[in-house]
Amino acid sequence: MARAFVLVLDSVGIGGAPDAARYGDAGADTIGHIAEACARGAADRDGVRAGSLMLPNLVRLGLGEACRLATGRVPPGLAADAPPIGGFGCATETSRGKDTPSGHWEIAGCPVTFDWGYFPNTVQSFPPDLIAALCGEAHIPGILGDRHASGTEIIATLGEEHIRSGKPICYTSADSVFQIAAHEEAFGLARLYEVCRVARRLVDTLTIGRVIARPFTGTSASDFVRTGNRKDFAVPPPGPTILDAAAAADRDVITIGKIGDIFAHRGTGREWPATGNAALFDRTLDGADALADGGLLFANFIDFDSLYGHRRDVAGYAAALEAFDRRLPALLARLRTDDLVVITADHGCDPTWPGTDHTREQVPVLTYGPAPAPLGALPTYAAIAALVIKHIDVCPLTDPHA
Ligand SMILES: O=P(O)(O)O[C@H]1O[C@H](CO)[C@@H](O)[C@H]1O
Ligand SMILES: [Mn+2]
Ligand SMILES: [Mn+2]
Repeated sequence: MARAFVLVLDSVGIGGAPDAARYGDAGADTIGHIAEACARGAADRDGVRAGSLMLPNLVRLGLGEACRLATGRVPPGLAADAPPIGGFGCATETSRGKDTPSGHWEIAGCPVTFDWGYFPNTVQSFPPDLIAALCGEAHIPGILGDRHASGTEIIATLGEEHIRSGKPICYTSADSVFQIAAHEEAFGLARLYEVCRVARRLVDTLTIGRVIARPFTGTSASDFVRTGNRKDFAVPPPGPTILDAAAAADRDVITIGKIGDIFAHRGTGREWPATGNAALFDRTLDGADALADGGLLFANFIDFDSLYGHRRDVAGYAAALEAFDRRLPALLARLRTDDLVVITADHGCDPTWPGTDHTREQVPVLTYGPAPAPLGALPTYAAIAALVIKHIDVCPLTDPHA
């Protein structure tokens, strides 16, 4: 029986979203701008990478042509010298919100049709009564932060005061998130998760998508570093997904990395966490060996977004793309005859764009499998769910609560 693999390269957008202006992102193009920076020698890093963006395996699957479909041009270095061996297309997000859950849920067949709650980008972002309730119920002496921020910058600024005072650092972004940073040893990881659980309950009425635990270690501003113990407390998708469909059909499901958290652990089967793209790829290869016939593997590669996109690190982002590309042949070599691989993304995070937030973009949809068919410009990410449902031959989605 046929198997399906969905690989989400977190934030690897290709520009050209028709509604980008509504998000302040008209012209944002994650892959396009990285490729341009590489081509003009502006993304060289000693001992890491240099020159044009080299993604021969993704290009062979049709990445350059997917970019052409989204924006009308092939980014420098991504032109193919032969017709792509994969099906390729681009997809437009219909969900309201350029965040990770919205993107993943739409890929999985469940677009977000309601408006998320957001915290304003003001001097104090959080409602005072929310913070009062959090302090009272989670037994914390107060909070630091209370603003929009980059997660790495705010722990450098407030980390030492956090250790002295015992007050966790709470911050948000253009996404529907309430993030809590705390020192793993000084504050304690279990305690941080507990504070997040209280926060999760309190922000439910505000329609906030995720509470995110952001543990870090280190002794001072110069060496604070976030750890792999990040944990997302998400609300479940509002309707059925391909994970629910596969679970209902009793299929083997393996979810790699953040997928379990993103889907609030519903239908997520065997959850295999890993820290860093290299380890995530290792687990994906393990999954290619372990996934039963008729099964679904769903993986998220977070580093593109978290380590490079939000950090506006163009050279780092380019190097991460090239590292992923180098490993792709190992996955393709492990596939069985009927397997389908879909490589896509959940939103953009253009590292050349102002600010540190995601960018509204189209995403690539690259397929590799038995009969690759050109996909064209897909009007919704949910077209990917339809491909998967058809390929592994499970019943169309049904309400998991019915
Ligand atoms: O700056 P950091 O902490 O990485 O935060 C980023 O991570 C959040 C979740 O993906 C986004 O909303 C963005 O704010
Ligand atoms: Mn994401
Ligand atoms: Mn992100």
